[in-house]
This record gives sequence, C-alpha cells and structure tokens, in this order.
Amino acid sequence: MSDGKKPGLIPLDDALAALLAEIEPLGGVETLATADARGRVLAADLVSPVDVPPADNSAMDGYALRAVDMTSLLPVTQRIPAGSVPMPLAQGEAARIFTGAHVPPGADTVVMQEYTELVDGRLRVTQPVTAGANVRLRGEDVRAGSVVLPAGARLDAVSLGLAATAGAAQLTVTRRPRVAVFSTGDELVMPGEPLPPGAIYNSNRFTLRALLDGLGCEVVDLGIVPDNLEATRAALREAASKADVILTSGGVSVGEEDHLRPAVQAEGKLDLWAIAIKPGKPFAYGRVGDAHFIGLPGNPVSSLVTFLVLVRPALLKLQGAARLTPRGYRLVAGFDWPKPDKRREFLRVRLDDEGGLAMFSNQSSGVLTSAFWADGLLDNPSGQAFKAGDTVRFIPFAELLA
Ligand SMILES: Nc1nc2c(c(=O)[nH]1)N[C@H]1C(S)=C(S)[C@@H](COP(=O)(O)OP(=O)(O)OC[C@H]3O[C@@H](n4cnc5c(N)ncnc54)[C@H](O)[C@@H]3O)O[C@H]1N2
Ligand code: MOO
Ligand SMILES: [Mg+2]
Repeated sequence: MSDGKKPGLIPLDDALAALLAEIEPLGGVETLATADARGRVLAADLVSPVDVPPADNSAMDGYALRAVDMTSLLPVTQRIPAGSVPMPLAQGEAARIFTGAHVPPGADTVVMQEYTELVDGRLRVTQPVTAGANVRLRGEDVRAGSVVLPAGARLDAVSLGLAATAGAAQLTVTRRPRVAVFSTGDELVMPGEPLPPGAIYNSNRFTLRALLDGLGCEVVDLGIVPDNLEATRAALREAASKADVILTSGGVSVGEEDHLRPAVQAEGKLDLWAIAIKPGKPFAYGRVGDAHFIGLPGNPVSSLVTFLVLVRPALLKLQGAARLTPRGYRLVAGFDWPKPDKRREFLRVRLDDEGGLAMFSNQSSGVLTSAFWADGLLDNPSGQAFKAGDTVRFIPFAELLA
C-alpha cells in the first residue's frame, strides 16, 4: 500500500494475480433457452446425444451412385430431396439427390449435376470424380457422446450454434454477477442534457455498461455521484447491499477531489492501488461488505483499458470461465516508440496495409477517439523502446470485447 503521494507502482502481472486471488467463482447455476444464453458461461460439459450430421449426406445437388459404376449409363431409380428417407441403391443404379439429402445405402459417391448429362433418361457422368466425393460422413462434425462445449466455455454466436446443432434447446450457465456501477465527478452531465460551462458528458457510464452487458453481467446503475466523501460513502454502502461487484469510474487519484480511496477505507478495505500500467495507473481494488470494489480511473481510455486488462478477467473468473486472459499475437511495429515509460503501456494501434501496426497519433488517456480508431492494444513492457520493424505484442479488440 502507498501513502498516495509517492506510489510504489505494482507491476501489472502482480496486480492481476493478487486481484484474481481474491475472486472466488460465485457458484450457482441457471438454465436458459439457448437463444438467451449469449455472453454467459457454460456450467457443465455439453455432451451431444446425436451424431452431426446424423447420416451420410450429399454436399451437392447431383446424383448419388457407386464409384464402380461411374463409367456406365445408369437408370435414375429414385429422387431424394433433403428431409426424405432414401431407399437402398442397387449396383448399376443412380439416384437424383440434393444438397443435405441422405445418401442412399449402397451409394458411396455424389457427382454434381454440372458433371453429368441425361441420355434417353439415363445418367452419364461426363467428368468422373474420385470415389467418396461429395459425401459428408455421419458424425464428421460431432460424434454422439462427445463433449461439444466444455464447462467454462463462453457462449458466443459460434458456440450457441454448435450447442443447437447438438440439439440443445436449453443450456445450464453459471450465475451472472450483479455489478453496481456509478460514475463520480461534479463535472459530469448525461448526454441529452445541455452542457453548461465546466461540464463534460459522462461517457464512461456507457462504455462500462456495454462492456458489462457483453460479459453477461447484470448492471445496477447508480448514476452519477458527486465529488464528496459522504456521498461517495453512501453510494458504496448502497452498491454493496445490491451487488457482487462495485465498479466505479473517476475519483481514484490523489487530488483532494478524489474521494474513492478514503471512502473505501472508511466503509471496507483497500487492497490494491496504483498499478504500473499506462493508461490507468490509479486503478483500485478492495472490499466493501461482501462486495468486491473496483475503482477505475476517470479518464475514458484509462477506464476502458483497465476494464479490459484487469476487470474482465475478474468478472470471467467470478463466472467460472475457463479462459480469463486474451491471446496476444506477435506482430511488427510500423512506427518508432522512442519514449519508454516506467509503466507497462497499452497503445492504441491499428493493423496497417502491410500487416504491421500503426499507432493513433494522440495517445492521451482522455482521447477516446484513439480506441475507436484502433483494432486493439499494443502491449509494451515497462521501460522498453522499440523501432519500426521490431516485433511487438498485439491484443486485438476482437479478443477483448468478445
Ligand atoms: N497529481 C497527480 N494527478 C494525477 C495523477 C497523479 O499521479 N498525480 N494521475 C493522473 C492519472 S494517470 C489519471 S488516469 C487520472 C485519474 O483520475 P481519477 O480517477 O481521479 O479521475 P477524475 O479525476 O475524476 O477524472 C479524470 C478525468 O476523467 C474525466 N472523467 C471522469 N469521469 C468521467 C466520465 N464518467 N466520463 C467522461 N469523462 C470522465 C474527468 O473529467 C477528468 O478529466 O488522474 C491524473 N491525475
Ligand atoms: O493512468 Mo492515466 O490513465 O496515465 O492517464
Ligand atoms: Mg482525479
């Protein structure tokens, strides 16, 4: 802990480890319709009761036959649209078949119709295909009895589709965290209201609510809290009575208008403060009652970055997610960075046309445009300068905002 004047900054990895050590998964499950489970975490392995596809089926509109018959003129003895049940195919016969229709027993190959012609009602293959072509095998996607989605999987568009392909109408997911959110700042005004002198629109509320929503959390929005100790303490008490997590923005730095740290110390305890991260240094973590307290810096980019790097893993751990941190990728910097900081930096960067990384010109933590422009964050270790052409670590927003 620091006295607030000369903070000994905590390395980010240590801070994240300490934060995650405080987080126990919430426990508790609920069963939801598959369509309603986006953003949630699967509570138990999902085992498929069926093979997918359930039978060998055609990948093309064309004709099913036996490969050995490919060079003969074949009578077309049945017509098999998708959804119908075929009859067995005898040697020397072909069947008209459509994409997705079950291949008749006896047939082993499908020839697309463009590679065939009918001669007096009989099928001639004009362009032979290899044996087994265009047949999608039973169970080649999912085998009955296998785990389609493991416990801890986060449910996104692809995993929900996969659950449905295995026939799951409902999914058992972990309990969603209740997160009470408030913004602090006498200067804050809500969009839609006039902007008086000295004021600024409250953007963090919207960023944070959307981030929480994406992570499957239930938001308790306590609005804007003025910059005074009593109001901040009262807001913390209310938040702790209503939520598993209290998430605030602003008022965590060292000015006498920053009341969150003393308020948390009065109402509970402060475990972590001042991280070696840029932007986002005054990030704070503690407890108020049974609730976790997380204080994000007010600057909009600091608030966003600390959420993505520190809060997101914590909220995922609360929900029992298997993967807490995003993948990083090694990419080439397209610019020089001659001014290393003591803090680990997260620069807002974009993929350039050569597959390297370009940087937004203004990296101020107040410039939210930088994050909108960017494709992700360049994760630069503390004290490190780099040059164009050097390899750096890139974390795409596609990973962080999923
Ligand atoms: N003497 C020092 N001053 C500051 C330090 C320091 O080490 N010594 N750290 C700076 C850093 S780094 C950051 S980050 C900020 C964090 O400040 P706070 O968390 O106390 O946030 P505020 O002072 O309340 O606000 C900062 C900035 O952000 C704007 N803001 C706040 N909330 C919102 C919101 N909901 N929507 C949009 N904008 C918001 C606010 O107007 C301020 O401009 O402290 C530095 N100071
Ligand atoms: O940490 Mo502050 O975010 O450098 O502006
Ligand atoms: Mg401040």
